[in-house]
Amino acid sequence: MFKTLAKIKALLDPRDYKKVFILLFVMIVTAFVQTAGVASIMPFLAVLSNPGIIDTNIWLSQAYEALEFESKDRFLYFLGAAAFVVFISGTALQALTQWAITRYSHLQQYELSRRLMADYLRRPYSFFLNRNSGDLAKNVLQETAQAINGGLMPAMRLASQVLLAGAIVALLIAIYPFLAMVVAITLGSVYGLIYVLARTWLNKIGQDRVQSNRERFTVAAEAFAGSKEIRLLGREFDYLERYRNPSKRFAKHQANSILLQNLPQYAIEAIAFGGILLVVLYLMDGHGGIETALPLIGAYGLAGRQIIPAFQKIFSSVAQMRFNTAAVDNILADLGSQSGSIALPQRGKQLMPLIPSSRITLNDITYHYPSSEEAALRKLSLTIQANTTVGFVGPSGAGKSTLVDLLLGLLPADKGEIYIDDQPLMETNTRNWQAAIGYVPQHIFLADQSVASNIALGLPESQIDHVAVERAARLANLHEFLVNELPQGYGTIIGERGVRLSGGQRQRIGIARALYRDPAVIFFDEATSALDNATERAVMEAIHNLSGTKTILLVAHRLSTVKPCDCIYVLVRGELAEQGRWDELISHEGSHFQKLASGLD
Ligand SMILES: Nc1ncnc2c1ncn2[C@@H]1O[C@H](COP(=O)(O)OP(=O)(O)OP(=O)(O)O)[C@@H](O)[C@H]1O
Repeated sequence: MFKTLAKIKALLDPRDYKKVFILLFVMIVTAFVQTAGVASIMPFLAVLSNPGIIDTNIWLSQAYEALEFESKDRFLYFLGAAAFVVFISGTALQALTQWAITRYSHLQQYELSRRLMADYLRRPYSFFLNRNSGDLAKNVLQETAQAINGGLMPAMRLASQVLLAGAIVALLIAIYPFLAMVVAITLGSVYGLIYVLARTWLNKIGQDRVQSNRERFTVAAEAFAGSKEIRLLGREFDYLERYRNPSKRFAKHQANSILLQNLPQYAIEAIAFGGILLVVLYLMDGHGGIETALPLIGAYGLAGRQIIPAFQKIFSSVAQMRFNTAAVDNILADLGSQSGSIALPQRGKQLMPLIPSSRITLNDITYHYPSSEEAALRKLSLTIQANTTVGFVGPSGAGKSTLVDLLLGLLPADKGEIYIDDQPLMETNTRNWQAAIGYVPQHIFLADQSVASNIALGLPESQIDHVAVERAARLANLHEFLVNELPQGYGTIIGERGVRLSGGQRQRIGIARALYRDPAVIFFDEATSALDNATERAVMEAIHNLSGTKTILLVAHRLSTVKPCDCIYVLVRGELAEQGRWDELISHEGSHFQKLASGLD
């Protein structure tokens, strides 16, 4: 249990510890006032059953005289009213504590999901290669809520109820030790026994809840991402079937944990009812009759009203925390392991771009993907002259995209260095290098926003430079289409995944996006493969027109794309096999390039 509490503490932002102490203080005051509410019924009932006690009991007689009461009846009314006020204050404080716990927990939920989201965004690119995006979104949006509602909230409730139950048991011990011990031991052992029997099972279903939630999210994300292929292959039932099992397990585990949390309540209510009858009979039997017994019965009745729900809440909180330990572990695993995290650029702060003025050099670069034994790039050395256009070609799997990812500063080389002029590319200047780059990937990601927002991706509407947007769109051969064919021109909203756009139009949005910042270095990773011949020619012409003023790196399947390049690099199985101009390479008998050109490689 203490281990679980330590894990829940680790979920909190240390700056919020102070608030936890304030909450604990409020809980202590509440427990004290609620216990006083229980105790306050005793003098009232004592005077009610035996008014003569005012003369014999030292406390009552002193109060009677100090407050200058004239009749015992008035004193009785006063005692009743005082008990009522103390009791109501306790209840009001309890409501306040609940409000504070709920509010604090929900704000922590927001804070935790924001922290996790920021942590994910800080991760190196290689992290995203090995993780399912549906799983990450689920952790940020749903599992943080589960960890807080099922971990932090019950932990707070546990603290408040342990304080309350402890204070009331202490009061009962002060009034009648034997009976108090019987009540505490009976309640404690019933709940303790159920918990000991159920805890391993709770752990198991808690772990499977996290696992089944992951599975159902993955299946749902796949089903929607691949809706077209799934429809054509008629695999809808297979996906429904794959969804059915984990979501049923998930629902069952949630239900079972709630059922178990509430189960003892019914047994305890029966035991409590019988117990109160036994207490009444025990107290009436030879303990001084109704006058002595009535205040005790009253106090026990009121204490029971507080203590039974308190024990029940302690049990349900402990069970809930046990069930959700796996959810807390799941979040902590990602919050904790931040190796290789990068600093996020400060908002609004302009980075000084690291622009190559003479060359980009790769020196003996080797790279393995973490999940693979085979090197994707091996001892690669080459020099790209600044403000030239170069092409990378090679058979599928040769390492072209990997090389681009290394050059983009997204993947760190295992061995070797990349230099921008004479500056080695390091963690400290990668952001500056990236500020000098425009990148057009193979698959263009589109946001569900306007065309202009997509071109200036990620910028708030107010900060979009519409002149730069139009310039980029013109260069990408997109402007005419936008103004002539889209209803709101640049303001037209593109549906999710750009379903309203053709593959070529999507690709041109990607190209315009890369050109928006007017970068000094532009990467095209198979970026024109979705364009028809005429559009590709127009776009390539525009790109080649930029050469001489910008450094352009093209990865291409279609060799015609790289024909005008100043230098073409041929990669084969992660190594640089050949390099040179088109004419030199094509004329080289038996070269890889010749084989590629004739479609043999
Ligand atoms: N995320 C990854 N994890 C493990 N191995 C990978 C990963 N991505 C690529 N590889 C491997 O690295 C090698 C180079 O892949 P890369 O995508 O760079 O080739 P490519 O030349 O761009 O291929 P294509 O022309 O088909 O896009 C391949 O053997 C590939 O299987």
